[in-house]
Amino acid sequence: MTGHPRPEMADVSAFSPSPPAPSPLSAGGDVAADALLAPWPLSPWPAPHGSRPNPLFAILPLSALAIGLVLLVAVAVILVLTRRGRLRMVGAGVSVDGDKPGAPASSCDSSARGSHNGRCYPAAGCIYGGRLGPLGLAVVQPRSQGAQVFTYRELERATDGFSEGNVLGRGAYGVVFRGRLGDGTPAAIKRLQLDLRRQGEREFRVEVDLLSRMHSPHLVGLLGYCADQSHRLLVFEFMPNGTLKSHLHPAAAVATEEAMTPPPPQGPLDWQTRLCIALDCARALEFLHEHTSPAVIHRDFNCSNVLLDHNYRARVSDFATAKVGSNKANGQVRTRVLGTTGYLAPEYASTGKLTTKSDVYSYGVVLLELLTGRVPVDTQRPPGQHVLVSWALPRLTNRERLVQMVDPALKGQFTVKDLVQVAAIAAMCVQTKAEYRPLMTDVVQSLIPIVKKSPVMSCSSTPARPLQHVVYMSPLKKQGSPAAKAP
Ligand SMILES: Nc1ncnc2c1ncn2[C@@H]1O[C@H](COP(=O)(O)OP(=O)(O)OP(=O)(O)O)[C@@H](O)[C@H]1O
Repeated sequence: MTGHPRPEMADVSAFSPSPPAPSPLSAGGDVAADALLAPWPLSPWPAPHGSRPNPLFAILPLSALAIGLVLLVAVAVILVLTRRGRLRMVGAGVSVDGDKPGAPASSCDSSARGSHNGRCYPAAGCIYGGRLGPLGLAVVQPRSQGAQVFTYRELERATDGFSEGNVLGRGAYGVVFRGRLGDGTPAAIKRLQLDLRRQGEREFRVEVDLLSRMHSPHLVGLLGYCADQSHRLLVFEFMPNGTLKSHLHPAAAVATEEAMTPPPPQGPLDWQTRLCIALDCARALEFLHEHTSPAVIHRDFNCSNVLLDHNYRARVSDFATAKVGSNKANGQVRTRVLGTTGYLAPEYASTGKLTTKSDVYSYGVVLLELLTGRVPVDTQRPPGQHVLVSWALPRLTNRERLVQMVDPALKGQFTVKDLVQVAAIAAMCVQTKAEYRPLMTDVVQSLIPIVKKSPVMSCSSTPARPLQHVVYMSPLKKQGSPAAKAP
């Protein structure tokens, strides 16, 4: 640079340029000298006095103005598109913490949807398709694996007009019907009852949102859903052996209408089946806690939400109250206390502080039910035995008392060594202090060797239904085990 500071563009019109500085090139030939003396056609500066004004002085500001305008419009378009995209996300789903409903659900009526053979496909306009709420889960599956959208008509046909004879059970949010879909697939169809305040809408959204993204052999699969006008229905894989509750506590399940029919008459679940169920459930919770990001907290894990397939393999269901977000500070979410009496972790019940460890506590209660055959809260029992956890905890660490507390239906199908190990896991899970409870990964790892030892079946493969009361160990008495004293 020489000593000529370049003027700012904004000052161009008011600025009188200094004459061109002498150039070393002017000492050269004529052509070079002419080129230097003639006004440079692309010079931004006005021509010297007396010469014709350069037309570029008019064109340049105009072009600058035009470019500026184009840029402005482009920025505005980008802003509008970004904002629209954000609104659509909020409208379609639930918030990250899952408590606040989004915009009112749009219907999936025939005018709004793309259809093929009368079936509505979400990508063509139905709200619960691939762009569901921004739960931010890393486990996003391709659309082809997603849930289908059904019309109300289709589900009406599948359930014989929602006939009473097809009622499988009733839950807090609606009635579940047995059904057969158009292609012959058996299904469990849950018809949610929306009240005047549209309670149930949030549960519907969360369940569709989560289950259409999470796929695990240990979770009940969502085949589809229907959001046709005011109807809200969920279509699940049919689990022919009902809930774990209907097997462990058949009378209680029938009394509350959770199960309309008593369980199949094969008798109580045997020890090995119970172990496999425990492992399947542990894997389901491990998946929710460790294999999704952010973690999903089930929030209502209990034996009504454990369903059994034709091989008595367990799958966890009912994500209506699930919560996403233990990615928050300290892995905690503060929330309304929802769940089932007897399964609630103490810190969650008293303060609403929810973490994955709340699920671990509930899991511990289910493990105790599998061990003892008792319900979590039973006011019919003698004082001191009403609450399963408080009754069981001191017994879990005492060999003799432990053997006595085992479900009498198990009649010596287990070794005391295995029993002690399972009891130790249960005891850890129901610790009052959340930080002393194990991770579900630890529970899975502790259960695997116990389950594997069985000569009858292994939970790592899909098992055939084991025989009832398979005694795969010699009677415990012969081994000098105290279990022989079990009733
Ligand atoms: N996929 C399924 N296959 C077979 N039966 C099912 C299935 N889902 C639910 N059921 C039956 O329907 C009943 C009601 O289920 P639902 O999920 O509505 O309620 P719940 O889990 O028992 O209770 P809540 O919703 O109050 O926690 C269950 O107890 C079970 O008997």
